Amino acid sequence: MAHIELKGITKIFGHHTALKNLNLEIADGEFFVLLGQTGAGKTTTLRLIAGLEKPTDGKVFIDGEDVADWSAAERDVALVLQQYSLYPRYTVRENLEFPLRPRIRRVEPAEIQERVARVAKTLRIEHLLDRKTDRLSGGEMQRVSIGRAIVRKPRVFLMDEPLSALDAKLREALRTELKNLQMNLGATFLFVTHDQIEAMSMGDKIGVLNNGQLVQTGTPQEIYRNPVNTFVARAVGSPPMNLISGTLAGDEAVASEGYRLPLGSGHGAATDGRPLTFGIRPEDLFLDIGAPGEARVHDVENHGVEKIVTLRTAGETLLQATVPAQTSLAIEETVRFSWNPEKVVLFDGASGVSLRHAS
Ligand SMILES: Nc1ncnc2c1ncn2[C@@H]1O[C@H](COP(=O)(O)OP(=O)(O)OP(=O)(O)O)[C@@H](O)[C@H]1O
Repeated sequence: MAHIELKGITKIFGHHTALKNLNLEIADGEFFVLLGQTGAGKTTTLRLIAGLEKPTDGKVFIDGEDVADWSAAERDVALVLQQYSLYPRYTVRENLEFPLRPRIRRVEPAEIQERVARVAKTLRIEHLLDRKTDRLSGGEMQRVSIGRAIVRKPRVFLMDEPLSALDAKLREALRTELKNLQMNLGATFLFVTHDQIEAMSMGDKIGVLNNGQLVQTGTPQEIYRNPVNTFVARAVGSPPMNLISGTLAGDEAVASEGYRLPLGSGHGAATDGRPLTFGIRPEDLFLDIGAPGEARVHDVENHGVEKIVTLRTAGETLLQATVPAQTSLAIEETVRFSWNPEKVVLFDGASGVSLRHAS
């Protein structure tokens, strides 16, 4: 187990700044997910912690110690990648034993056997131990890769999109397994992904990375309910948060759809006429079906337990709402809609920065 801290990390490759003044803290035993689009700087962050890359500026601390002069081996972290790094001509057992070989780490043969057996049981790959790794399915190979990381009991697990090459069903199953594994081992995990569903379902905490900068850190719930800006609002949630333009008029925010939201005092949106953006999650948009209304049903998608309805407002804004699967709706039917005012997040119309949190 380990506590990790990055302080003021900047990483420049040639003329390109991959990370800008990154400050990040991962508690001992925490499952931390770094969420970002391609090129955001996720892999670079992992490589800096693993000791495979040196920061241009800033420091990495593991358990409070500055690890600038520690080699990758001394840092004692395990890196699991999207591509399986297994020896194809070796059996699963040999692949699992490899990191414990006496030449590398002085572990007694009896203990090697015991650790391999325990890891195989945990990952449910006991029946595969004598099979060559080139005869395994993608999911089995990824289990063995994870096994190779676990077997040597590292202080920290760094996982670089380990599930992204797998099909949807397997990804879901391994998500649950990895989360259980982390809880059983009590280990510190830093997991990077571009998949917000993976981040929301696995992370104790999520850090949203954009263009080499950490935009927001919080629990999945905090980030979902109160995104700090419109970038985060759109990056988490499926379908994403509805964003509707509006303006400030006295003590009210007035959306382009005519909807008025009383703000009370201390809303932080000082001047009248200031452009605002309303943020409403699809589950906080209510449809009054059968009532002649101001919006039309533009599209309906079935998702098993729920339907995602796209509405087209009189002002031609497209809004998405989630409704129970049994709700019956016809395309082009008119409906009335309303919002739960307490759940509206208000953003500054120009900068996109959050001004008022949802309750
Ligand atoms: N060795 C390198 N030399 C030059 N540029 C690099 C190097 N490594 C990374 N970069 C650049 O730094 C930026 C961040 O890369 P990084 O691999 O950390 O992103 P990422 O978030 O992991 O993206 P992906 O999801 O595509 O893996 C990218 O623009 C990338 O091209």
